[in-house]
Amino acid sequence: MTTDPIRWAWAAGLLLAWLGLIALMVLQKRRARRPLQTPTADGWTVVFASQTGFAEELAVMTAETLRQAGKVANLISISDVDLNALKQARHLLWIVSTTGEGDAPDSAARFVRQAMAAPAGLEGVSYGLLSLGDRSYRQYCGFGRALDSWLRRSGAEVLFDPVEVDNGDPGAIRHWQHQIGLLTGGTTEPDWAPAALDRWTLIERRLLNPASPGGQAWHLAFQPVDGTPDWQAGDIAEIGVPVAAGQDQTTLATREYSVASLPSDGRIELLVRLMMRPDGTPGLASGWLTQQAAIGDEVALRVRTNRGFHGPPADVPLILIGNGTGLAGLRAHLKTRALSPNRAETWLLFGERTSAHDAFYDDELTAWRTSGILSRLDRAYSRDPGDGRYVQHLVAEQAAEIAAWVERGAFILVCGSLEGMALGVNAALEAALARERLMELTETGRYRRDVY
Ligand SMILES: Cc1cc2nc3c(=O)[nH]c(=O)nc-3n(C[C@H](O)[C@H](O)[C@H](O)COP(=O)(O)O)c2cc1C
Repeated sequence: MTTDPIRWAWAAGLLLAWLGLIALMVLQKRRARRPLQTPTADGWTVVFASQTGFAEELAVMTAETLRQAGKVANLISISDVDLNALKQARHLLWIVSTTGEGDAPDSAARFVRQAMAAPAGLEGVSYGLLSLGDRSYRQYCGFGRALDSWLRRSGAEVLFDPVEVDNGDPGAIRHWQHQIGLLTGGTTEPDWAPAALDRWTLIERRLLNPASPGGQAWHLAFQPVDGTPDWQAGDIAEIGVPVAAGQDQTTLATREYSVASLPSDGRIELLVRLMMRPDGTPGLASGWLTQQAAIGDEVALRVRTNRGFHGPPADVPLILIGNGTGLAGLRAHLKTRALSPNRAETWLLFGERTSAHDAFYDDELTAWRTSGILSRLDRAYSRDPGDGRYVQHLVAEQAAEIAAWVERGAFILVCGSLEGMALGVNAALEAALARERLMELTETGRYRRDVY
């Protein structure tokens, strides 16, 4: 038996998380029996469409998480949703499964027939979507995808990209919990599906932007203790961050970061922004990673597949767009292209604050541009006198050229902040390519995002 206190702490933490999960589920089962309400104009409406009960269970936990964060959250079955009330709802969270051969659950039959027959006027409504499915079926997440398409065509605004859960994948469920946490201002409640984390060692930490007018951005590197797992560009590192859980006890809360390196590097590299809370204290994970953890410390980490942000084959043209720490995920894609002799043209559009302090990985990007791995490199610096542009302005300026790349079959990958960048980039791409065309690229997997 191990005497290693860190392992014991992890084991105790995991056990606590499980107990918490069970308690939460018992509590929620009780609450689920409350009568269903119709959507409300304020607060959140959690709609579920479930055949065998899993989507409903996750909907109950989602509503409970929102309530614990002080939000008003209504839970409603899709069978009880009235389209007019839906139009009044401000924020919708959908949790739906697919059954049969790509079909909607039975409880959604009326909604599909009546509401989804044509686009509805859902302008002003924002939504998030969790789709349950199983990749062994031909129409993976068929209903979730049909619902997403209908919501977009109805003018609803997506809060974050749909999360798809393959056969109950715990990593995807934690990703959904993470997104809900971002909406509610961060939750430290135990993971619904605790991760089995691996042991890694923090081996390097470097501030990338000394004297920047923006928040500190740190380059971190971790080496595996028990052998390097496999992953791909676009995948996510989940990090177990110690949180105090009462007297002398710590548990782990997982946080997600885009991986900036490849297995062939033998290490996980991350680009982490130190987040500050309104009261001036550092964010839980970013504070711990950039200020508390010491070089040589063991860190609980695991790589999670993130299919929604994997790249195209190397011989397909690729446009990478991002800002700030979003360069992490884009860098892994660039590293992949660098290793592929048959690569097609590759273009990076990147935005940060100042050229003097925030040109992250400048040597590397410049070298890739010189060697032709990058066919084009365009950077915008919002605080540079004489520039003042954001990355979405680059997209707007290059609209015709981007449209030409897309005609040649290019994929577009976007990584970085949702509000500060991705919405603006989305609007600029819509203007460049036309709304219908961008939707078609989304639906065929040629426009992919990892935004937060
Ligand atoms: C009979 C049956 C048919 C299914 N068909 C599909 C399918 O076509 N596409 C898919 O992605 N998942 C399919 N699934 C997987 C379900 O979507 C998945 O198990 C989901 O977690 C069920 O959630 P629920 O309990 O809320 O209904 C099917 C499952 C069953 C039992």
